[in-house]
Amino acid sequence: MEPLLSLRAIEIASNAKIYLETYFDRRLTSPSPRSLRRRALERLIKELSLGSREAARCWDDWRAKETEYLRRCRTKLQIRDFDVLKIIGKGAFGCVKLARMENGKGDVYAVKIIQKGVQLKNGQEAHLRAERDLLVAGEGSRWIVPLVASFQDDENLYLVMEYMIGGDFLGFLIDRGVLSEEVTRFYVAEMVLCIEEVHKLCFIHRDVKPDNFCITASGHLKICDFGLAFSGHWAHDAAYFEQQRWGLIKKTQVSVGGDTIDKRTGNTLARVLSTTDSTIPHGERVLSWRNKSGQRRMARSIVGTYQYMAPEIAREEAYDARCDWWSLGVIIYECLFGYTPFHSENREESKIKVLDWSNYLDLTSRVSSQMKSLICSLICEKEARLGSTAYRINDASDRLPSYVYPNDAEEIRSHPFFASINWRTLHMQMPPFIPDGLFDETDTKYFTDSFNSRSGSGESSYESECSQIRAKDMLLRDKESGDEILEVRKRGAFLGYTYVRPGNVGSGKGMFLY
Ligand SMILES: Nc1ncnc2c1ncn2[C@@H]1O[C@H](COP(=O)(O)OP(=O)(O)OP(=O)(O)O)[C@@H](O)[C@H]1O
Repeated sequence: MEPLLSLRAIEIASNAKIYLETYFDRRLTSPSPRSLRRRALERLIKELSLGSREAARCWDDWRAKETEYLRRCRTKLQIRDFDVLKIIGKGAFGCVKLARMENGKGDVYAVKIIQKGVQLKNGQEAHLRAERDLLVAGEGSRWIVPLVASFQDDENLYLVMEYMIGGDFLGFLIDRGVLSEEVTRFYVAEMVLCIEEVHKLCFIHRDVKPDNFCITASGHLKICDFGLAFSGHWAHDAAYFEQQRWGLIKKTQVSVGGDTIDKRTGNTLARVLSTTDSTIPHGERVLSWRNKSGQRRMARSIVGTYQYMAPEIAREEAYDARCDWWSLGVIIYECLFGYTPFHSENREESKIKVLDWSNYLDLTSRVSSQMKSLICSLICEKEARLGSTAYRINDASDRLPSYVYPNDAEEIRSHPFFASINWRTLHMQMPPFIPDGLFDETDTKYFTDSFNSRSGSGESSYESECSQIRAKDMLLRDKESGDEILEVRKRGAFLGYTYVRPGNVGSGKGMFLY
């Protein structure tokens, strides 16, 4: 007699398949972090022209530190290792808590806690992986909020980040009301470098808004919240995960024949499939390279916040990383005027304004001509938007087109409004505001209850995407099997999520081992 496969077994099998595929893809397509570290030391030894004795000492030191690092990686980090001090942020994906490591003795971190059950029901698996992968890829970047570690337990995912004590840029804007052009220039220049860094890692951020720029202790900006970031990689595409599961179900159906499936519930594959087959989610629906119509590879799902959302996304057209530059234009406007150009009481009206942006963009108040020119060359249709030259050149060449070009920020950096900016040394310049009057490293004065009281840009069209996917995930919605499948998926969906930054997590001894 043919074995009966329960949905539970299929879920476990597809989790294993997803883990193996993503693990080997990473191993085969990119060098291991350890070999990158080895190469970095080789380069350093060469640059410093060290003699053989000194070089040998460096290698001994390196090996000892690698051993220590690997030991740390094996030590399972748990939320129990942290003393939670305060909630500092809440969003659609989770809440961010200030916590001290090693039960009150270690360093202070911002820990983002994401409930697996809620996010899996909302079909957010791909987004959560993209967020973690971008943070890991951004290791060592000056413009991306530093990830210290990621781990999980049965219920939650945890992202341990360095604590940005100055709060976020929305809090700063709320405090200041409007900014002068001079102050705006500094922050927008830093935002350009933040977004450029994300594009260099071949991701689109898709949720550029003031709340997603954090202010460091020295007053500089770092970009955070990659819950909607998208790289075009199949492992960040909701469709991949759904297809894995449905694919296995279909195969099982063929091999088992007939419609027997779940001994426990008596559910039949035929029944589950008949209600769902036509609704397998399309996820990001990225068009493949040079698809039939010759279009560039672009993302298509509706994500981001309407107030900051580019019209091509609102129109549900294919879009690319230029959507992040539109959002930057909206932030510039908000800095100068104290409100966003397409602000409205409700989402639908906001959307209407974005779609009809040329009639709603009001620049009649006094702003310099250079400022006006910058805003108008960001808040415009994507073909005319600053940054487009990189797309035009690549489209005209034989090279593969892409949804993101790492050098698309160059054109923005060359705008006359930024003529006085020294891009190379910006991170060392004195910012217009430096967090002050802080009691100690746990001070949250720049966060004080602000996340509860401000509506800010809080509205997120992410919800609209969620509900589309939610409606489609019939396996989890199925009354009889849903809860059990969810339990299995919570345990298995995020295999490989763990990360420990090479450094002294929690020991208070500094950032990097090397
Ligand atoms: N490393 C950090 N240090 C200090 N504060 C942080 C840090 N990371 C996030 N925050 C705060 O927490 C808030 C929410 O974090 P985040 O945006 O990552 O959550 P989210 O659930 O993805 O939110 P959203 O609904 O905007 O998508 C941020 O706006 C910021 O104020």
